[in-house]
Amino acid sequence: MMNDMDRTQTALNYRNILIMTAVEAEREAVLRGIAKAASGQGSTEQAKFDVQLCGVGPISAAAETAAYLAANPKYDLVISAGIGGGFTDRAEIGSIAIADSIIAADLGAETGDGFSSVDKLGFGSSSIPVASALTEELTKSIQSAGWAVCSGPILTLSTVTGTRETADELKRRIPGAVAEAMEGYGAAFAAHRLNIPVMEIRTISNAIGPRNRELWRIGDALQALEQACYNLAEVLQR
Ligand SMILES: O=C(O)c1cccc(C(=O)CC[C@H]2O[C@@H](n3cnc4c(=O)[nH]cnc43)[C@H](O)[C@@H]2O)c1
Repeated sequence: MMNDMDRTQTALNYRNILIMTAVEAEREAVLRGIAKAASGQGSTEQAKFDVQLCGVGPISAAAETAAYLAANPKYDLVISAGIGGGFTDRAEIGSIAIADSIIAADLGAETGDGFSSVDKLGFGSSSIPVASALTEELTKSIQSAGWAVCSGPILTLSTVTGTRETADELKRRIPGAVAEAMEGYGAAFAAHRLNIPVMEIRTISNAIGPRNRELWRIGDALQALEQACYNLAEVLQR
């Protein structure tokens, strides 16, 4: 008979994991976290991670992820990881956000009555589900390590939000949204299309809203990304 612990472990049994980051600094932070976890492991049955670049934006992310998966059909999990913007009072700068769903927040039509998503228009789904057991375990593991972490919808947009009005409108349209970035839905769509489970991890470099480059904390976000990937590798090596 399987107990709850066995069931969770089975749900976490990913062995070939593809992580897509937009830029090299993110890729290096992810690799540092994985290497740190590997150095503390004695296990012989380790998960294998490939960390690849997908460029900036959902189109590049989808094309690069699809091309990579077509050439390497061995992956059982795809993760979009990198820095992102956090919604005020939900995901603070330097904290970690894990998607409980991945949302194409600007995929739809502007109408006289406001934004209509592709779901409303009847052209598909703007939401991709995530590997929920791993998402929960990772969130718990990061929390136990003493880092600020939250879970909720993470939005993908082609245009970085730059006003308070747009930030408020996104919060209103997608209840519980915690963060935004530009690649998650693209990478996830390519994997989901092949029935490969997906996740998104964003570490917060800036607050979503009025543009102010001086308030950006990319170094803090990259450190948080390293920590999140350390915990990810630990959870998957258990
Ligand atoms: O010049 C600006 O004002 C500006 C503001 C936010 C982001 C950018 C970028 O070029 C970063 C794109 C890159 O980083 C991720 N990212 C980071 N923060 C955000 C955000 O608040 N909204 C969306 N994406 C963000 C994104 O995934 C890209 O990879 C420039």
